[in-house]
Amino acid sequence: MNPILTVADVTRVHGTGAAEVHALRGVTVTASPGELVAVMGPSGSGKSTLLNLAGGLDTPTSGDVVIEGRSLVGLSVAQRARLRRTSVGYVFQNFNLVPALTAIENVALPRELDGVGARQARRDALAALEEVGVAGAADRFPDDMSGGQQQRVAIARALVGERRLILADEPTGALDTATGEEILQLLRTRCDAGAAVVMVTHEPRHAAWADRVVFLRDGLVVDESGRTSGPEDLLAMDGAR
Ligand SMILES: Nc1ncnc2c1ncn2[C@@H]1O[C@H](COP(=O)(O)OP(=O)(O)OP(=O)(O)O)[C@@H](O)[C@H]1O
Repeated sequence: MNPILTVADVTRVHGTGAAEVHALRGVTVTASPGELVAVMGPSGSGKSTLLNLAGGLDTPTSGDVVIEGRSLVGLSVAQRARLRRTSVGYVFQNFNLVPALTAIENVALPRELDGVGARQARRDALAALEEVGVAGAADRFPDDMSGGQQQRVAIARALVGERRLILADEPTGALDTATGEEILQLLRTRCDAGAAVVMVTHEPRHAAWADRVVFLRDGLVVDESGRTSGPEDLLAMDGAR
């Protein structure tokens, strides 16, 4: 099966001269339909840089990023933005919802930016809110929702439409343990429906939901394990941090 995401031998150098930082040094990562890939590693190992490159928010110094068969290298800024909107959903640790918009308006926004009419965008948004179990809060504003509800809305915004690549940067970081597990279950369900999810996490028990764990250190992939037999393996890996 062709991967939805291929990050191929990517390097990313930030800054120049004495301030040069090699955030990634020849990293290759793929995510195929149905796969949940966890990215772990110590602070500064390049996890966010990898996710930003995978989502076309940043461009590699060398190497290539291919999303659904289209190389991001060589695309114009506008073409990259369009591909991002149609194919990539991004879930942030701190939800990043627009406070002045209701839940349904937040989720409909990317559809409207895609040029979908307002009524269709609302229908799509409601379907996405139903999928993550918060349709009842559709007309509420973010400030009137719990953290777990806000993250569900943020996930609905990442899933809405045809997006098949979901990138999540510590999506459970601001949530309590039980709510975090529910969010993981949602991402897993979406994977099982054919999406690819790449998730940065510091939590071994969350990485235990993944099909594969990519472990970064100093901008290099130092370990890539298949499905783990249990959180114990990851706790052992975690000890290597
Ligand atoms: N815009 C930038 N300019 C200069 N250096 C940067 C920039 N972004 C990241 N870096 C550096 O690149 C390296 C990798 O950073 P990155 O944020 O990808 O790591 P991380 O694994 O996500 O860390 P954390 O877990 O703390 O978020 C770090 O040394 C960081 O200081």
